[in-house]
Amino acid sequence: MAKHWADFQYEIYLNGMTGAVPRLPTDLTRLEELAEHRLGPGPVGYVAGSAGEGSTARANRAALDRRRIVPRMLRDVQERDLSVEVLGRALPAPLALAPVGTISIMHPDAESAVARAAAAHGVPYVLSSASSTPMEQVAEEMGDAERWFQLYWGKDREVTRSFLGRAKAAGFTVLVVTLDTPMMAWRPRDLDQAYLPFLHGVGTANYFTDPAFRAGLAQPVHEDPNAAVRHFLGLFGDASHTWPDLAFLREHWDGPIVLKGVLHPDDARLAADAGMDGVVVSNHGGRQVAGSVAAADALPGVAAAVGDRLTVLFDSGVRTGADVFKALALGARAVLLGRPYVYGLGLDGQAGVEHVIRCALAEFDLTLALSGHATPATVTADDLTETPI
Ligand SMILES: Cc1cc2nc3c(=O)[nH]c(=O)nc-3n(C[C@H](O)[C@H](O)[C@H](O)COP(=O)(O)O)c2cc1C
Ligand SMILES: O=C(O)C(=O)c1ccccc1
Repeated sequence: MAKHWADFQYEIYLNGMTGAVPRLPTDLTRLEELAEHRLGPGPVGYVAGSAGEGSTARANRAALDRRRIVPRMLRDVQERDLSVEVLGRALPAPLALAPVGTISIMHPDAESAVARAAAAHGVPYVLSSASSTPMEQVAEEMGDAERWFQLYWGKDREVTRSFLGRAKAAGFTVLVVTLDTPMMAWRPRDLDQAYLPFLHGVGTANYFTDPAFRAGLAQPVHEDPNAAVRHFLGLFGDASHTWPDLAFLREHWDGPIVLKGVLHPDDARLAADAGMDGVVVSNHGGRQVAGSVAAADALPGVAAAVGDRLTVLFDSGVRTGADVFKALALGARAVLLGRPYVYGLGLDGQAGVEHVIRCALAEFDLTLALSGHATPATVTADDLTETPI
C-alpha cells in the first residue's frame, strides 16, 4: 500500500503506546493561543495582529467556515494521490508555505528551520524578501527541494534586478510578487506597542547582503546600521507602480511569475494580459485593507475570470486540512499556509514547522478520502454548500 499523509494519524497513536503524545496540538487553530501564552507579546502580536479592528482576519475564517463540505460515499478512496502540478512543478500536495518576513523574532533558527522542514516533506517554501536569513543560505539548507522567491517590489530597480538574479542563481523557481503591501497598513496591535521588527534590523538580510543595496549606502552596513535600516525603509515599498511596470519583471525573470494579493476579477484579467502565470487570491491574512473582502469570498470570482489562463493559488485563513479542501473546491489549484507554521516555528523550531505541515496534510488527506475523493483533481464547487451565518 502506498504511503499516505494520513498515516501520521497512526504514527501518533502508535507513539502513544509508549506514553508519548504530540508536543504541540494537532488542532492547528489552537497554536495561536499557545504562542500567545509562551512567546513574548511583541513578536506574537506582530504575527497574530492584523489591520484595523481585525474584522478582515475574522472574515477570512468566517468565509471558510460558512462553506461546508458535502461528502460523497462509496467512491473507492483506498489508494490516494495528493500530488498536483503547479506552474510546471510537481508538488506532493496542493500546499506551500507562505512568505512570512522577519521570522527570527519567533525563533533564532528562523528561515533555516522552515527551509529544512519544508524540504523534508517536499513542500515548496516561498521565501520572503524580508527574510532574516540571506536567500543563498536558505537555498543551501534546501538542497534541490522546491523553493520560490517572494519579491517586495521596491523603489530601487537595481536592487530588484539584483534580487531576481540572486534568486535565480540560488535555485528559486517561481517568482511571487506581492502587490498588496507597498506600505504597511494601520495595525493597532503593533502601533500600541510601538513594535516594528525592521527598526531593529530584523528582516533585512537580503538587503544588507546585496551589492546593489550596499552601493546606495554612504557607509558599510556595520559602520552605520541605523543608516542602513533607514535606507531599507526608504526603498522597501513603491506605491507608484502600475500594470505596465510588470514588463520590467517579465523581462528579468524567465520562470513563472505569480501576483500575490489579487482579489478583483478584473485585476486577475490584467495579470493574465500582462503575461503573468498565476495569482494568489489573498488579503495578506487581513493585515492590509481592514474591511476588505474575505479571501475565500473573492476566490470563486477570480477563478471564474482567469482559471483557464492562470494558475490560481489561495491564502488567508487556511488553518486546517478541511480549509485546504474548501479552497480547492472554490477554485484554487493549491494553497499557501501562513501563520500556523510560524507559530509552529516559534513553539518548537524545525520540529514545530514539520508538525504543522504533517497535521495539515494528514487532515487534508483524510478530508479528501472521507469526502469521496482519491485525488485533488476531482474536487469541485459541487463538493460544497454554503450555510448562511
Ligand atoms: C507575520 C507575517 C509576516 C508576513 N510577511 C509577508 C511577507 O514578507 N511577504 C508576503 O508576501 N506576505 C507576507 N505575509 C502574508 C502571508 O504571506 C500570507 O498572505 C498570510 O499570512 C495569509 O494569512 P493567514 O496566515 O492568516 O492564513 C505575512 C504574514 C504574517 C502573518
Ligand atoms: O508584516 C507583514 O504582513 C509583511 O508583509 C511584512 C512586510 C515586510 C517585512 C516583513 C513582513
